[in-house]
Amino acid sequence: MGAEVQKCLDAGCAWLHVDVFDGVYIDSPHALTFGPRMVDGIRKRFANRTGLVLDVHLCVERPRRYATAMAEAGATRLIFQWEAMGERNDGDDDGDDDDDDDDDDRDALSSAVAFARDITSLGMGCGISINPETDVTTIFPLLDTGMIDLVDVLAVEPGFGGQQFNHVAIRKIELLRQYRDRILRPRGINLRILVDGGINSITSSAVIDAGADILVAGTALFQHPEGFEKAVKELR
Ligand SMILES: O=C(CO)[C@H](O)[C@H](O)COP(=O)(O)O
Repeated sequence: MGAEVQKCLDAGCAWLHVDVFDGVYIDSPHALTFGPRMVDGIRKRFANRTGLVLDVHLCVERPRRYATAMAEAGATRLIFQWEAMGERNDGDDDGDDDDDDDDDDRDALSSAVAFARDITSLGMGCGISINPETDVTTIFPLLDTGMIDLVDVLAVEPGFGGQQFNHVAIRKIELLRQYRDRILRPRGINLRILVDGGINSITSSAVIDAGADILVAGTALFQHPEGFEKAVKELR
């Protein structure tokens, strides 16, 4: 891992995006990755690079239990899944199986606000991630709180690299940019737009034109036929 991280840094990657999957929230034995000890190991191994950004994307059951451990491990920012918030997903089943979407959204919002408060009070940045099928406008009330400094627009189903870019992400990025520029910025709230999944030298142009600030890439970098450095240059 140290050698791979070194390769990323040498090639000029700005941030590291650490996908933390527990094999349960994304229900697959293959979607099992890292925990706080790996984040701690990377932070310590690269302690001389004090500005190294370690973005940790939590795709796990009961994500709130990881906040303190990730802060202690040296995560710069925690990004959590909007769809994991609320009573439908946090295991608090009250037996009420009506499908009142407004109520669900309110539950998700209050869980997300509470979690964002935990994260920011631990001194980390706080990001929110949305799945391809989620309507981006549902997170606007959360962005209004001013606690979220990054939105991770997933252009694939979370869990695996190597999937095809879903163009539904483009419209979401445009809407987010408009909302940031017209509504949030005038209130002093800054927000970065990150896109994750299926990023390559072709899709990157489309997402940047739409307003993305940060690209997360796996396959396009690590599987590039001409090597990692060439891949980073191509994306840049
Ligand atoms: O796991 C993912 C989302 O949860 C992503 O697909 C991964 O971060 C990037 O991989 P790739 O560039 O191959 O799509």
